Amino acid sequence: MASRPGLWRGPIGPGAFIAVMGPSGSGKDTLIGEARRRVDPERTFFVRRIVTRPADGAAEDHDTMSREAFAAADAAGAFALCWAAHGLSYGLPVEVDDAIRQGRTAIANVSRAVLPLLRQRYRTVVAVHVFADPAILAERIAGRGRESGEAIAARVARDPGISLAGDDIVRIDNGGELAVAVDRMVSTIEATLAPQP
Ligand SMILES: Nc1ncnc2c1ncn2[C@@H]1O[C@H](COP(=O)(O)OP(=O)(O)O)[C@@H](O)[C@H]1O
Ligand SMILES: O=P(O)(O)OC[C@H]1O[C@H](OP(=O)(O)OP(=O)(O)O)[C@H](O)[C@@H]1O
Repeated sequence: MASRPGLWRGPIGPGAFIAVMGPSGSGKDTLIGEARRRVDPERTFFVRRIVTRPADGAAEDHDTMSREAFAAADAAGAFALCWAAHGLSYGLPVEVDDAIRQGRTAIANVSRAVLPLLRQRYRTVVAVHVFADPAILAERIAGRGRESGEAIAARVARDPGISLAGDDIVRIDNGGELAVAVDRMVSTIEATLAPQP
């Protein structure tokens, strides 16, 4: 994927960072999990996040830390990037930088709010913006079973405080058939991969 002419890019490369973003329930973790089964594991790095939320058996497999342990890990430089949302803290381990330096494509579910930071840190960033109608989001969040009641409405209504714009954005409509969206995710990842040795 091309860099953005005229815009300063971060130093970490040559591999790409694919930032999967979009509202809760849009299908980010599902698309990441399905795409993972179809792309070359040698040339990709699927990032296991650290979250201050107990593991829940939902689509995402993440590491769990207490708030105190998370703060200590952050202070010790364990995270390439971290952010807060929904009353939780989220971190990406620094190993993601090593994978990108090796030329691999890293794929992670991140907050829309961190896109400017990603662009400052990595040479090649592709932001995959997954979207679906709010009514579908609410239905899917309820069906997933991790949140209930007002937490569902709060997630659907959340404003990340950023408008996603730029020629590094790929929009994926996941309001319909999952297979169609997965195909688009796979081709987006494959477009960033270094040629096979
Ligand atoms: N295209 C789709 N059609 C139907 N259900 C879907 C589709 N994509 C995702 N889901 C379901 O919607 C729920 C939310 O998906 P998830 O991947 O957890 O979203 P996110 O990570 O964006 O919050 C999950 O139960 C998932 O199985
Ligand atoms: O700033 P936003 O773009 O709104 O994103 C806020 C957070 O929500 C998502 O995480 P989480 O796994 O808790 O939620 P989700 O999978 O239901 O989206 C996303 O990865 C961010 O960590």
